[in-house]
Amino acid sequence: MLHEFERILIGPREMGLVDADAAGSGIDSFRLMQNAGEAVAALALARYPDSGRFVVLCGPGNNGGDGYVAAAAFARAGASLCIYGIGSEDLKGDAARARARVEAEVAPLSAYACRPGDVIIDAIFGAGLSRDVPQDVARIIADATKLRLPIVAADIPSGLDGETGEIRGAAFSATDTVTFMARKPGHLLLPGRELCGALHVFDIGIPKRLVMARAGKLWENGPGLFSDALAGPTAESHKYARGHVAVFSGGPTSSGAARLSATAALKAGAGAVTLVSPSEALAVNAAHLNAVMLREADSRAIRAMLGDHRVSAFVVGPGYGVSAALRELALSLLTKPTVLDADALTAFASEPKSLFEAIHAEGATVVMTPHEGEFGRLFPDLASASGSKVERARKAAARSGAVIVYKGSDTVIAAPDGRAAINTNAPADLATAGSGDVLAGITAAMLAHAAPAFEAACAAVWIHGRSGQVAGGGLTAETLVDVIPQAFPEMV
Ligand SMILES: NC(=O)C1=CN([C@@H]2O[C@H](COP(=O)(O)OP(=O)(O)OC[C@H]3O[C@@H](n4cnc5c(N)ncnc54)[C@H](OP(=O)(O)O)[C@@H]3O)[C@@H](O)[C@H]2O)[C@@H](O)CC1
Ligand SMILES: [K+]
Repeated sequence: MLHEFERILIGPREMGLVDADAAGSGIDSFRLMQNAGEAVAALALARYPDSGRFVVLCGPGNNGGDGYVAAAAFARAGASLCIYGIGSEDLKGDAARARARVEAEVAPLSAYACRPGDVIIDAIFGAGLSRDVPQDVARIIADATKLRLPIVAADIPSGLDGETGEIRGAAFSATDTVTFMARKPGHLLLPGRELCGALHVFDIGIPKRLVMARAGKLWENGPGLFSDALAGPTAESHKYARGHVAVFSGGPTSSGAARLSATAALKAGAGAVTLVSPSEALAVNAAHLNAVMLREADSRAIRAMLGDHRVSAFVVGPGYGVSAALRELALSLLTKPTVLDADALTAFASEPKSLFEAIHAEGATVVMTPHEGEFGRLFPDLASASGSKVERARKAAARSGAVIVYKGSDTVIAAPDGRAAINTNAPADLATAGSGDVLAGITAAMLAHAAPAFEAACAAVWIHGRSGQVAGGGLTAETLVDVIPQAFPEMV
């Protein structure tokens, strides 16, 4: 399990503050730049010992400074070297100092023509990228991409926004990225994650407490975030002590989704699971269930479950059908921890406020699991707002009062108090029919273990991703459910 420091993600702006704090506490900032640049050069020399030539591309800020330090290290190592820079005569501070120590000629960046055999050291833009890259940089990126040149990026591939993971006009696709002290959100969010290649985090000597002091509440998702919150089921524990999940089924032709949620909840360790079914779907549900209990959905049954202390979490939405009745049902369940998924999200598209007000008024424990389309229906203004997926999920959580699982290949989990995690273990195969229903069921099982909503959601997303890895290529929602228990041993 990763130590907490290794899981934190720190935005470029906060990293700038860490930098200033380090300088303020008497740490030599030029020493930090030297450590950074030398780490980049060391990695490149180790990875490409037979390189035709190292081409160091240096920008106008401190990322460029790292590049000049790397260039000096290549020269000392006797490697073949070319240096191209933007505004190399107008550099300031540490970058100017690093440039002054380079004896080789520095040509203007626009003069660089890629050629096969080059290994590019990308030190054009790092944390300070503030707009789309200029045309000559975009041209070099296109040429290097076409020739598939190896690229070692300093801090972050140029053109990639370290906060959002978005591409500003064009970005290098690196073979390796060497970043400093801690990863940035843009290294994990898509499409950024796919442009970083192998990501190396190098300790350049800033005390960890300074980094921790500026880090926001953002982490890579993983067991360290949630394993303490999950009381593991023991051999002696009574089935109801491991929680009882109730899942609401749709009608006879759309009952499969709820059954997937129900069986996933059971496999994820809920002590008992009941499928609550409309009378007309009882027969089809009964034909497909064994360990999951079945109960007819009438108002008496729902009242009884709300009053039964053993019933600990609900799932509503998968395959239910969008209707006013679903809105009413969802609102009536909020006295217990509830997962709202699929149709239960779309049902509130025309009146999301009524849901959010009810959640806030009730102080309800709710996890909502929207994919991109459902997120856009519930939070249309946020979906089209600029900023990162993390920011959008955080705002949605604060507004709704629910923990938001904003699904995708880079699922973000966000809590109303601002905590957030980016999930990275989901294989592409997980994007299959019924996968979301499985996630909703696992989430309810975690809530039924009495885990707080944020930790429950983080655990569920991670278990879901890990199960996807175990199930492998060609997985279906059914094979995914079967392997859920195999994800658990890796959580401790
Ligand atoms: N954190 C640490 O502890 C340490 C950090 N270190 C390193 O410092 C890096 C951050 O340095 P940084 O702040 O100087 O930013 P950087 O990325 O060099 O760019 C700023 C320059 O680029 C310009 N510019 C921006 N976008 C542009 C565009 N689209 N097109 C054209 N120009 C554009 C911008 O101009 P401006 O926006 O001001 O007009 C400014 O001149 C960090 O990534 C790491 O590598 C290490 O040395 C060791 C310690
Ligand atoms: K860079």
